[in-house]
Amino acid sequence: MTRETLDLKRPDLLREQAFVAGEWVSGASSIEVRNPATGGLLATVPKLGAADTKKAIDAAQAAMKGWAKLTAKERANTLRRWFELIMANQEDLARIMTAEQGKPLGEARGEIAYAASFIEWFAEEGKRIYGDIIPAHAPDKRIMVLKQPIGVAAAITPWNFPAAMITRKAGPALAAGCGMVLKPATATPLSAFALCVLAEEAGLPKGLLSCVTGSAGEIAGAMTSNPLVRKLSFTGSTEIGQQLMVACAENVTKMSLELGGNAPFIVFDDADLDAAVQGAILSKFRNAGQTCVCANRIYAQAGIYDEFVQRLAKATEALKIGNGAEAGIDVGPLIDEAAVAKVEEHIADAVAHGGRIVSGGKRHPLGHSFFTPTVIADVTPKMAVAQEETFGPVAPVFRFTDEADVVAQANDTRFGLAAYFYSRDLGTVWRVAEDLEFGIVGVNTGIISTEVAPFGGVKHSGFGREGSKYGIEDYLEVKYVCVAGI
Ligand SMILES: NC(=O)C1=CN([C@@H]2O[C@H](COP(=O)(O)OP(=O)(O)OC[C@H]3O[C@@H](n4cnc5c(N)ncnc54)[C@H](OP(=O)(O)O)[C@@H]3O)[C@@H](O)[C@H]2O)C=CC1
Ligand SMILES: O=C(O)CCCC(=O)O
Repeated sequence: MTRETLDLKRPDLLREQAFVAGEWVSGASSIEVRNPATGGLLATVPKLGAADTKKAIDAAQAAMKGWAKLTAKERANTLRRWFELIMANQEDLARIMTAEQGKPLGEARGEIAYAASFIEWFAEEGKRIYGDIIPAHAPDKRIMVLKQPIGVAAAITPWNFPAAMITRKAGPALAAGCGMVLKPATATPLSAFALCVLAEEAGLPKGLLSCVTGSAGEIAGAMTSNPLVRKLSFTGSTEIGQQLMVACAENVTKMSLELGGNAPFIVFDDADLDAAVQGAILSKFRNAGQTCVCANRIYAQAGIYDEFVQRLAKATEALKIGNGAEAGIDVGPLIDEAAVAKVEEHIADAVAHGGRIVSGGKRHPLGHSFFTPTVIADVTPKMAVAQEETFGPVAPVFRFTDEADVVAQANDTRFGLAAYFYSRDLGTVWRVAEDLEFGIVGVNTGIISTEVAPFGGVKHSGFGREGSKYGIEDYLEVKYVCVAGI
């Protein structure tokens, strides 16, 4: 079968083998990886299962013994080399990502830099894993607190950020002294393999990091049933996160869960409307609306509602849709047909309940999984878009009158990842920031992601924080040492 070829400076970054226990391996059967913009075949990757996952876990356990004994600076030096190699190959990595995931090349380049930033940040943060000395409870005793690597960490990552969701977990795990076994999303394994090529080149000890592709259920089962795995970090849907929580009970495995969101984006009457429209466009249409922090419910106050909707529609119509590999594209295809079907369902439900399509509303003439960015007005809490994450390029705009009411509506969801609002009133800013029941709040901005801040949610959006000084804590155990006879 003919394959799409990518114009790469380093063709060896495009691997079709998985990275298990320090070896590049093929499987008895394989899975096709296709370009969502064209439907074309990019590669086939191994379909591995429980046996290879176990091999990877054993290798990580063996490799982390020596790795954890290195000084933090020695570990940081290797991680720094990995960071530098990722940045040196940014263009190739971005091209691979756009081909398998669909996001525009500019966004893919941005994600590679974002992904690399987690390795750089945690290489440094690993040097600051301080313990404690606690004033003792008896004169002949001394109390110390040590922080030690938790053990082998497992990671299961989604397709929407094929590189950053990996490094956001691998960076802190490796910096803390752990080994890691990764299962990337089946739709986007090529970015994961390319990162592994560079990790190997950076000098990561053999077996410390593995990347296993194949049956999600089987690989995850081998992770959660293995007592050597002391930590599982998952980013993906709430439903799978809940299943993994149940499975992790078997070995009382520590977890971090970064699950679905249903972000409110509130625009008050006193907001800078130009800034709010620009923020809404960035937050809503980044990655074609396929991020868990994308604005999902836009609330505009009655005084500016019509003006806001009109300006949002105009800005939405200016977005250029197309194959992300081409220059000047703002919005690429959705990941697959199922994603398009969900978008269509949400639009149909909104229209059936009185929603008014102001812009878009249909599949894009380019075919495949392209969908025209859409603005819907007169949206109400009865509609599916109010309760469920659309994960696509649909901006539903609700009308509200007062602050208490909009905060109550914004909080009326089982999710609690990101929320945004625009206001120039200092009192409103403090009150609303404090009252929103979300792990992340953007005030007068639609973009909140950075490696230096804690990313994570509450309620059904999960628990644990990634990035920042908090991100490494999840990969550490606290040990209290009591010394007597002094
Ligand atoms: N928080 C976020 O960033 C994300 C949220 N989502 C939400 O989830 C919805 C569905 O997306 P989808 O890709 O299906 O998300 P999933 O939760 O199914 O996929 C995320 C990861 O979990 C893996 N997975 C799938 N089934 C299992 C299982 N039984 N046990 C363990 N791991 C499993 C997937 O593997 P495989 O690819 O092999 O199936 C992938 O690596 C989206 O529409 C969106 O609402 C989705 C992705 C990211
Ligand atoms: O969708 C996600 O799961 C991650 C959002 C990417 C980011 O902004 O960090």
